[in-house]
Amino acid sequence: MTEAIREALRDIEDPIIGENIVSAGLIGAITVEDGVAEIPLALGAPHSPAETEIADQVRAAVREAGYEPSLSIEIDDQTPAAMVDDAPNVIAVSSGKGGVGKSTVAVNLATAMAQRGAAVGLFDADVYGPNIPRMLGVHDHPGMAEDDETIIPIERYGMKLMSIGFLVGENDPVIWRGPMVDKVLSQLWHDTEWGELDYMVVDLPPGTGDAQLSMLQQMPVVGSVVVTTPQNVALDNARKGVRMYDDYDAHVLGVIENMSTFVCPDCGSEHDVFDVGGGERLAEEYEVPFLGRIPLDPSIRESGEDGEPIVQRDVAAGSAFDDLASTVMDRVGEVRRQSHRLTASDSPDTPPAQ
Ligand SMILES: Nc1ncnc2c1ncn2[C@@H]1O[C@H](COP(=O)(O)OP(=O)(O)OP(=O)(O)O)[C@@H](O)[C@H]1O
Repeated sequence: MTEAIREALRDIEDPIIGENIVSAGLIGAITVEDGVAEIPLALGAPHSPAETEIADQVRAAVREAGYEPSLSIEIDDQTPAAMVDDAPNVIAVSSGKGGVGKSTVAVNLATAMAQRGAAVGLFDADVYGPNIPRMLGVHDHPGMAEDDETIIPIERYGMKLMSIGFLVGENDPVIWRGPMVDKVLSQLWHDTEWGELDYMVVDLPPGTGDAQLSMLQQMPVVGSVVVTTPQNVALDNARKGVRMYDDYDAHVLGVIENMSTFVCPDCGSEHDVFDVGGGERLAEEYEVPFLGRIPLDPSIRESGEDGEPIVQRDVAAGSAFDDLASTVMDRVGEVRRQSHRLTASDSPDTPPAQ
């Protein structure tokens, strides 16, 4: 009877990988007891649209076959998220140069993921301009746990936040040398009581030098997003941003074009202030996905100043970030399922012995 269920599941296609979930190796050994079918599923991006859809379809197919579904997540991939039990999917947000909206993207990406029901952490590693606390309206400092050894992160908009800004102050010049920064960041990361998280969004300092690379190496990053504006200068820097990951074993999840088309708040007409499409061309050049475009919209800056992420507000710029978050979550899932599929390809698509 498990074979009948497995056969029924062959009709379900992974919407991103484009293959049926059985031959893609996403279904483990099915067991049935008292009318309940236990289905181990290799999914890696909780609350992502594609994986939610796959799980819903699996439940429906199992019911159709006459059993009560009980799904469990069992993924055996080679990404850092799989190396440690309960490790989150760490997503690094980077940019080739400063001021392109990297922190704005990190804040709204994390908030949108939390709004979609995921358990999210936001780690502000931007030593040179830790402005995430301000963007989230945080004025207090994190406290210590009772054991005096761990730090309790600040909670805002349903996510847990830790910032290097709690140590250095937003306007203090950073005088630490590289190794010291690495040490402090690593301690802040490890000493924080994050609890169980699905995703951790990391706001890296702008640039593509050794400092960024060595930070990346300390964090178990599943993939990174590169934020750019459409102008050429930023794009030249963004190129370095994409290339930085060539030497580092993390996937580039894709490129985000920020400050794209300007929508006039008075008349609603659209203006291409910069050369729109640069982000897409960059993604094409490096054969990485283009994740989306965020408009140049004064309400994004205002919301940053008000300490409330724009994605919290029911406006067009907010939905652009929500769309972006769902694309990024789907990309994380794609990277993890593809990695699982390659790992599982040693064992061909044959049902395990019952
Ligand atoms: N799409 C947008 N439309 C309008 N303003 C934006 C947009 N994105 C970011 N901004 C504004 O641009 C400024 C720079 O953004 P942000 O601080 O996110 O950039 P950054 O790349 O993180 O900079 P830094 O180099 O300081 O790390 C902020 O005032 C922010 O509110």
